[in-house]
Amino acid sequence: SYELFEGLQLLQHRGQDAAGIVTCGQKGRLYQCKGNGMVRDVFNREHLENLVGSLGVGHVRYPTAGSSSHSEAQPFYVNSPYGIVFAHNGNLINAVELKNLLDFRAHRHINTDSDSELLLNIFADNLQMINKPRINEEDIFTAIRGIYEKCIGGYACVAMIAGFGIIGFRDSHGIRPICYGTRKSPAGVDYMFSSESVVLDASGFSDIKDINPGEAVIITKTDMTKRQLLQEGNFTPCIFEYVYFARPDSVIDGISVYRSRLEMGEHLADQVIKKCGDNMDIDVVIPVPDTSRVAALQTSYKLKISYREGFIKNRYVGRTFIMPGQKMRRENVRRKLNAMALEFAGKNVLIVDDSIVRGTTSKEIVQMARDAGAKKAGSHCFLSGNKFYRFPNVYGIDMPSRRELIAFNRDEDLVAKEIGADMVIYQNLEDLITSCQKFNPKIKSFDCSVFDGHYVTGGITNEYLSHLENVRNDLAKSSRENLHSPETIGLHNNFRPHNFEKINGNGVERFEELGCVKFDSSEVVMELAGSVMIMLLL
Ligand SMILES: O=P(O)(O)OC[C@H]1O[C@H](OP(=O)(O)OP(=O)(O)O)[C@H](O)[C@@H]1O
Ligand SMILES: NC(=O)CC[C@H](N)C(=O)O
Ligand SMILES: [Mg+2]
Repeated sequence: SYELFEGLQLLQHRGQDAAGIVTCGQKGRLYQCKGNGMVRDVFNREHLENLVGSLGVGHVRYPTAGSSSHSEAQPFYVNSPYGIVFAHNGNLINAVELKNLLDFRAHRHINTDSDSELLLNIFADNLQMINKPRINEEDIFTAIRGIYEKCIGGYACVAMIAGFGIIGFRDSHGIRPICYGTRKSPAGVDYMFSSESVVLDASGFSDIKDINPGEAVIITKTDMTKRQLLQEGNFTPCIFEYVYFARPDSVIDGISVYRSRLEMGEHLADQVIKKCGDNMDIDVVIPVPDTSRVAALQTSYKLKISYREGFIKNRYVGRTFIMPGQKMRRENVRRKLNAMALEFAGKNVLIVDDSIVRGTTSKEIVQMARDAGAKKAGSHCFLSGNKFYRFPNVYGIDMPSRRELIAFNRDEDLVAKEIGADMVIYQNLEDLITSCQKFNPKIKSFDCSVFDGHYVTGGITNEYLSHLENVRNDLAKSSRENLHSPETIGLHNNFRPHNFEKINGNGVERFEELGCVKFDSSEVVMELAGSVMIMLLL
């Protein structure tokens, strides 16, 4: 549990709404702790000590479906068949259809609005149909094939089957990332799956490999088995991972996120030169912490203009883009960043950000830069690491509403006006793709749907996009969150407070609030010879 905890801290940038860990100990018993909040808030030492066992699943959540309710915190669990624990990174686009299928054909009750709960139940149903008291790897591959047939969208998943082992698999386009590695220990070989290689790296795992699109990897106490379940087709990893989402010290699908961002900075400099020509009257290049730092550094280097940290980030405030609700995002930009007058006063500044999506950050920082005394109105240039964000993301980034995107129906000049800048210079999409592809030419294309509206899975209709926009725009989300919803994590997960005193002596309320549950799910005996199998996912 400590390694899962450390790993989740390393993935905190991928989800700040909820976190959870489920471990599997002797006799196939599962131990769970999950709840809303950052990793450091959800778990304390006692929780971790009670999460016993030598395999487990951890998850940090950034909702792209359903709500922020703690009943949607992952990992999810179903007791039948076999006792399955499941964590998912991504988003399904045919959730309505899957829910009907589960209801009318499989007679499975779905207790939340989370698409991940659907995915787990499809997996469980596929396993159920095999109808065996004990399963083997072939059965699991068959069940995952069934997922590929039914589930459309972006999904990188990990599952743990009580008493059996852990499984990782990835959607047929490889939109969302997932990798795995091994580590030798005196007790044997340890295995870990993770959304990002940084976790494997920091935990001493090596021989790191990405799971291919349409591939599944199963690790049991005796073996690791891989299977390419679908013919390698259109591999299109999400380009937004490189631009913003992933940590720079991760390598995803053979591409160093750091190197790709340096390259983006280089191309951005070309765009500045192209747009400003010889009249480039810029005194200083200033990044918007955190993500744009790497690109900004290279832009400054190429332009031969000093790089300065003009915005200081409060290290205790998380990412604003993945916060729920516009009000919270706006307020937190101010809480997070402070402009140092020293670096702005009397200067023409080129402010570099990786993305201008809703424009929340840009609007605030332009004002902050001006308040801090930047020389003249014509002094702020904003460089997005990207071409215009004009289309919703449907594969695991919560960017569902066109109307909320600042570049929707606006060109560069109008965006500049809207955010109060004097000029906005966007990266061009070809350069962005080149910045990533350069490091792995085998990847022929990326999911760039937010820029070009091309959805690699197909199945996206205008009706679907309108529906998404209606249910997941900020207003709709906040009205839902404000509704009192008496969901209990206990009901959903066989809440049994029998170990409560041992875990926490402060009363049942506290226990429930933290969503800490201990449950027995299987009589299968686990003997893992002390080796550790860990899965971490967004
Ligand atoms: O136009 P917007 O809707 O504001 O979104 C874009 C901004 O959000 C992200 O920063 P965030 O604060 O999430 O994280 P960071 O600290 O990693 O840069 C991103 O790096 C941009 O700064
Ligand atoms: N960010 C994600 O991967 C989200 C997973 C899943 N769609 C959820 O909303 O919980
Ligand atoms: Mg940022």
